[in-house]
Amino acid sequence: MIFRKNKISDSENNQPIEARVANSKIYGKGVTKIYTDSKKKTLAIDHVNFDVLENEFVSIVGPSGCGKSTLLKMIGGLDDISEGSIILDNRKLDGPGKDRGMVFQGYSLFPWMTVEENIRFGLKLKKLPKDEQDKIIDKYLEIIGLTQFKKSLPKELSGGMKQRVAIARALANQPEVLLMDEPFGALDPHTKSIMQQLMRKIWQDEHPTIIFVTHDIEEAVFLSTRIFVMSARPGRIMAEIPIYLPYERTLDLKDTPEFIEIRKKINNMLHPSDENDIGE
Ligand SMILES: Nc1ncnc2c1ncn2[C@@H]1O[C@H](COP(=O)(O)OP(=O)(O)OP(=O)(O)O)[C@@H](O)[C@H]1O
Repeated sequence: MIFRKNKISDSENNQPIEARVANSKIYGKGVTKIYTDSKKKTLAIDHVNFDVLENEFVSIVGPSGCGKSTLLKMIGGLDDISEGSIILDNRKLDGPGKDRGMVFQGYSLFPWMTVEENIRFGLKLKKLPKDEQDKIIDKYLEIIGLTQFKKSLPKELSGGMKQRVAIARALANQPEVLLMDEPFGALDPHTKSIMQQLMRKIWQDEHPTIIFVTHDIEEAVFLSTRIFVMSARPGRIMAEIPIYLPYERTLDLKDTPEFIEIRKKINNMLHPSDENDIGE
């Protein structure tokens, strides 16, 4: 796998979408979502173009209701696309597939299966030989630091631990793209910080292609190589911000002037009337 460290030059980033899609892992053209019920139509996503390169960590931020989850669900094939198309590895997406792993805010583990069995689930579906499954499980248990909880049931784990298992389960399947929707949204601030550090380390070591939805600007800046900033409904991508921060990131980066400047810049885009930057 070719890995480019924070790889999008400003000039590249300013190119029109047509010029950039050739390098894309996944891209969308004119992606639109209209929810229709008996009484009304809601234009949730309005002709969005985006592209994500292989090994990128892209976060999507934006005001509540701007369509972040809707866009991610369409990429995941969990929601129909009303207009436009999404292409992954030169293939037009139509419904869910093993090529996309998903991690949500809710802990979507099978409660009756142990940690090990949860991670094994997708590997069994792939019909990998048992010893290969074991190797992959041990590798990811080590990465998430839960080797000694291999035989535990989800109910015996804390929220952060459950989310680690969900991440391990998704990564073990080696998806082409990992889609994460507010995965740390339900965690307390301390656990959330620990998870952010773990997630960044996983990305630095394994460099999966990730699309990550969050309402937390600080989290997005800490984790990402690039951030898509969405406008209020109907959702459009109003800016793409490449994050030129050190590759090796630890939590103290959040206190540096460079980090704070990027966080403020995005905050001001989303909340132009804020006089003082008090976070979000
Ligand atoms: N199943 C649905 N039927 C009708 N409207 C929907 C449906 N799902 C989402 N919407 C609407 O689409 C818009 C985008 O919703 P979405 O959940 O994608 O936003 P979001 O940016 O993820 O919000 P949040 O940050 O609050 O989670 C909202 O106005 C929402 O009310």
